Amino acid sequence: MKWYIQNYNNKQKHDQHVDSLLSTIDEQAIISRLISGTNKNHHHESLINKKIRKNHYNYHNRKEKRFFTSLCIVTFILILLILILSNNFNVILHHHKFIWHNRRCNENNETEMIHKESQKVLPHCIIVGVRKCGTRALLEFLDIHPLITKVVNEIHFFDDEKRFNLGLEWYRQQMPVTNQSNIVIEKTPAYFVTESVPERIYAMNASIKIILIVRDPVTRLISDYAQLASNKAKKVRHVETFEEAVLYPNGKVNSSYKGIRISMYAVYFSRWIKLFSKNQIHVVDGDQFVYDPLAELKKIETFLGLPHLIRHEDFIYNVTKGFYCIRMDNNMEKCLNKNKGRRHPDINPVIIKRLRKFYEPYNKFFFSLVGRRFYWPNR
Ligand SMILES: Nc1ncnc2c1ncn2[C@@H]1O[C@H](COP(=O)(O)OS(=O)(=O)O)[C@@H](OP(=O)(O)O)[C@H]1O
Repeated sequence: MKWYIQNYNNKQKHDQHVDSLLSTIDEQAIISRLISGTNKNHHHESLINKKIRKNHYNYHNRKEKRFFTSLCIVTFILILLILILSNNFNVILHHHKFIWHNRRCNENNETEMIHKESQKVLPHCIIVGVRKCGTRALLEFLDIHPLITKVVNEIHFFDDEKRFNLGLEWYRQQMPVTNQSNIVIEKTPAYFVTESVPERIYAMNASIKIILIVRDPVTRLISDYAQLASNKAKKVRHVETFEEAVLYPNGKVNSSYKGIRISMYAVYFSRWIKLFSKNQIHVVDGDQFVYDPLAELKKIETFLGLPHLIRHEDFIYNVTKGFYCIRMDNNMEKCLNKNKGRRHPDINPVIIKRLRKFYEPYNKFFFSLVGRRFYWPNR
């Protein structure tokens, strides 16, 4: 390479010299004299020879330049091939979030930017509940968005005294490493019903965005019961029937049963709106979300001020499960695990009717607080 550059420089200098010589004579005159056979001037003859040699020399020079360019292209292609074959490049290529980030910062040193911007930050948005209304599916589906980063586990920071006493720095440490332009979303459904939580979240960030997903309160209650019954059965503990759990022996609804209370959305929601403005809280229709997740996700993208990047092609409907799953890069589906979408026990329609009647006033109150109604059956 060194030899090549030196040679190349010498040729450049030589070229310039010949050019300056030629510029001192009238080339046209020499050539016409040569044709007419009158040119006996040796000096001119030698200049013409030089000109011919120069042309010959330029021809070779051009050839070498072409060879040099081809060499560069071949080297570049070889390097590219090595990178493609190495695992690292594959990871980068297929990691759409990385690619999205790269597209956004096409100035400066991109790698340096990613390094600088990657850190743990407190969440910008929290899915606070409601338990058994689709909080996990919602978080997983939102994470498809290249500008959203999910917190994988439920952190239970604001509802668990021990954890809360560990302080905000501990909470921040539980967050995933992400680049600063991403929106970090945590979900812990217990936050919605725990009295101390709204105030604690408000103290951390008064302008934080809150997402609440709700579904028909009776279906939610049955789902809640199915989960508790399944957990008890695994531990070989006595499992009370649904009727025993939700009704007193006299047939009245047992409003002290936790499952019954959690479905009284208005009771808890009123605590949240005392602190947070309504445009800070987005309420997702959990029943709609099962049938048409994209429509609900688009509303959330708007709520979070994000571009609409979650697409119809990101989902596959799994007939066996009866739910949408995420379509992966390799066209395989990623569904939620077995404990989501459990088979619900058959419930006596008389009990269902009683429960619907019980929830009717709570639902009405909830609709008035949210400023929108949900089409939950009331009989
Ligand atoms: N896509 C998809 N896949 C699976 N499950 C889905 C989905 N969308 C909504 N759901 C509903 O989510 C219900 C579980 O709610 P959560 O995730 O909030 O439960 S938990 O509180 O975190 O335990 C779960 O309740 P069950 O059907 O009673 O199991 C589902 O009805």
